[in-house]
Amino acid sequence: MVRFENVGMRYGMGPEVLRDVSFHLEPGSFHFLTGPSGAGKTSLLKLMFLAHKPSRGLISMFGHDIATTDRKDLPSLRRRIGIVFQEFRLLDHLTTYENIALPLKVAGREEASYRADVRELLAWVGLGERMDAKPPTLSGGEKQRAAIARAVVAQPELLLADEPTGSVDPEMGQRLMRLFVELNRLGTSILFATHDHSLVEQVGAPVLLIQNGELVYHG
Ligand SMILES: Nc1ncnc2c1ncn2[C@@H]1O[C@H](COP(=O)(O)OP(=O)(O)OP(=O)(O)O)[C@@H](O)[C@H]1O
Repeated sequence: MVRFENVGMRYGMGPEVLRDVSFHLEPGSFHFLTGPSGAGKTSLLKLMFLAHKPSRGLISMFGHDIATTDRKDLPSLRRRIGIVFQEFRLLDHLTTYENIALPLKVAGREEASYRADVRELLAWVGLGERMDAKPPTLSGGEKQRAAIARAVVAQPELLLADEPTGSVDPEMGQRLMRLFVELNRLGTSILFATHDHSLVEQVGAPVLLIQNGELVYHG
């Protein structure tokens, strides 16, 4: 479902921050993405979310070669991907409930068909009491949980998560991890970037390790 062959990436005229990256992800797989700070994890996720173009190599997403895909077809490919960014990217003028329900609304679903599911998910991530609050009044950990709920609510085919449990306490981290594992069990492929080796051990999924822009291990 995702295939990278000898992919490179640079920002503007700068040096390549990713070099010769090759790997593939199967439908329903779970991988961790680890590596030192600045190694290129976020950059790799940006390529996969089609938010940045490679400087060379081949990227195929859901069977589409990205280099030959029409720009107008990119949004429909992106809608098949859920992403948790490090900076959350919640919409400040919407409530927490509305932020989380947004992917379902954009997909054209009637609110009556998803209201109960969204409320249940809000309760699961510990935001049941905060669903009418606007993001600027949420704590860092609450924003992170809202961003996770929004990414998983529509059961995307692929979930990209960038340090998704970095701002919550260990107990909530474990709870959120169970949410990712359950989503994966329902068929979503997951790529989970983290520095936290205890999470890697808890799930026991294979690890992609990036060092200095190169993928050095794919197990
Ligand atoms: N917008 C940008 N413009 C120029 N260089 C950038 C930009 N974003 C990241 N970089 C550089 O690209 C390299 C890889 O950064 P990236 O954010 O992908 O690393 P990372 O592995 O996600 O790090 P961290 O674990 O700290 O989040 C770094 O050298 C960084 O300085």
